[in-house]
Amino acid sequence: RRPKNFPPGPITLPLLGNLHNLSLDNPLQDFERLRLKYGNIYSLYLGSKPMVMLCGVQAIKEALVNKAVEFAGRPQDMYLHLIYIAISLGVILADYGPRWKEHRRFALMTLRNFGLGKQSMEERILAELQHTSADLESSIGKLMFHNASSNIICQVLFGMRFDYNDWTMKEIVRCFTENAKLANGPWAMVTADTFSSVFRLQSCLSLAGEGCFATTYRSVGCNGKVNPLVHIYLLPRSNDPDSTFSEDLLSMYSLDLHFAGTDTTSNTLLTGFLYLMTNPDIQERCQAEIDRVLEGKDKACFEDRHNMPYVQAVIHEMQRIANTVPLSVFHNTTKDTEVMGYTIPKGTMVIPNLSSVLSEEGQWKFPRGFHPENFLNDQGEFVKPEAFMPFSAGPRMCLGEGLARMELFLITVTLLRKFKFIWPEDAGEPDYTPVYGVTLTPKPYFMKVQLREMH
Ligand code: HEM
Repeated sequence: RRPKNFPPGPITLPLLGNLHNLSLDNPLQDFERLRLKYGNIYSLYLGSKPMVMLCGVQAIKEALVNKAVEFAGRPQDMYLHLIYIAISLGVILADYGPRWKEHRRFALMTLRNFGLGKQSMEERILAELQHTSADLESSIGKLMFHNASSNIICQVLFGMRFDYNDWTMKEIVRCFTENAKLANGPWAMVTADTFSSVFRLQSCLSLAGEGCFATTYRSVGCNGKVNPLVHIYLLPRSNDPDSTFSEDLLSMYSLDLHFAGTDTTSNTLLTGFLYLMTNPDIQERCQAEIDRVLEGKDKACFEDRHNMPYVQAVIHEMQRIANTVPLSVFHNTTKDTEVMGYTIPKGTMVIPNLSSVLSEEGQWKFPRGFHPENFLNDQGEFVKPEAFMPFSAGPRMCLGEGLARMELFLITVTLLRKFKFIWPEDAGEPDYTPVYGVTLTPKPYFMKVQLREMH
């Protein structure tokens, strides 16, 4: 039975709750169907666990921004925690409290001190792009965006990059992509107590790999010789009795940032380049703007974005259509609260449905399809509508936004300047349907790459 004044939702079955209402492959369409039936706030039972879904800008802002602390928790009883207790020790899945606060501050400081907002991060990204370009020129671009994003964050975390053929890194990136597909499925949303044995089996298969790479993180990531984080931050704190840091936590923290910084940016680029290939007119218009603004310069810098309104609009539209983290990361209420007139008890899981905002009717000139005009005003200037929320909102909002935006800009501009990306004639009709997971990924596709004449 739903608690008093709880958001409405479909009838529940014993044991299953509403699991039978959700498709195992891609529940996003089911969530949309339920939104149309019950409105922008509704509830579901995942097994025995109640969950509230928030859709649309208004509901999400009211909860995550206006009632920031009330909605800043993370559920601690999902199957991931059962399998891998250390998972809540990082940043992403840590519950609201002093440890999360210290780690989040630490992460923001790490990114800032290792170059975000300074030229050094741009230089790292551009240097990594030379490897990506070399790969493209020799036609071995498989997984190139994952490799590039992984190496950019690895340089911050470990002070080093990995060769694209490095076995350890290939395995880690493979585990990231596989786990990202499992972790937000309906089965994975259910509490640990309901069907724990099924989850244990399912997750052990995929998380066995993760176990290996926790060890790798300890040896690569926390090795004082290569890891600047250890020297600069961990050692000075080791004598502070109030600090929540330890070497184990640092390896979880590195894993979190590495995962968050790899599978997100790369999937956005994969989707973006799919649309650029199949919309050659949009690609050419970007190239014309890039050629004009970069004339006489050997490389792009992040500041150039202010002179490239069309490219900016295209990159934001890439993010909107890619809908890379469709259900955000799940939140939890930290106290009894209210939203949109409904009562939500403390400890309820809350899902901010970012997907619903990125295609919300009334918020976008063109909610469907690929239209950079969503981010341009009548004068052709770049504008960012309130509903552009791919990084979520409030205190748990993505802390890598600055790095992600810099990567998306520099990678897109540098590659479009050098190459023309063509949908191969024999590739048939493009399939834009994404593969569901914590992150959405386009189905694998071929791209034809031609060197452009430099202007
Ligand atoms: C296009 C790229 C990216 C997208 C779309 C994205 C999106 C998101 C979203 C939706 C969340 C959940 C926010 C919430 O719970 O309300 C999140 C959290 C997070 N992201 Fe990102 N992200 C991206 C890139 C990155 C990068 C490059 C990093 C690493 C530097 C990163 C690190 C994190 C971390 C650590 C969190 C957890 C924050 C917390 O719980 O306090 N993300 N991201």
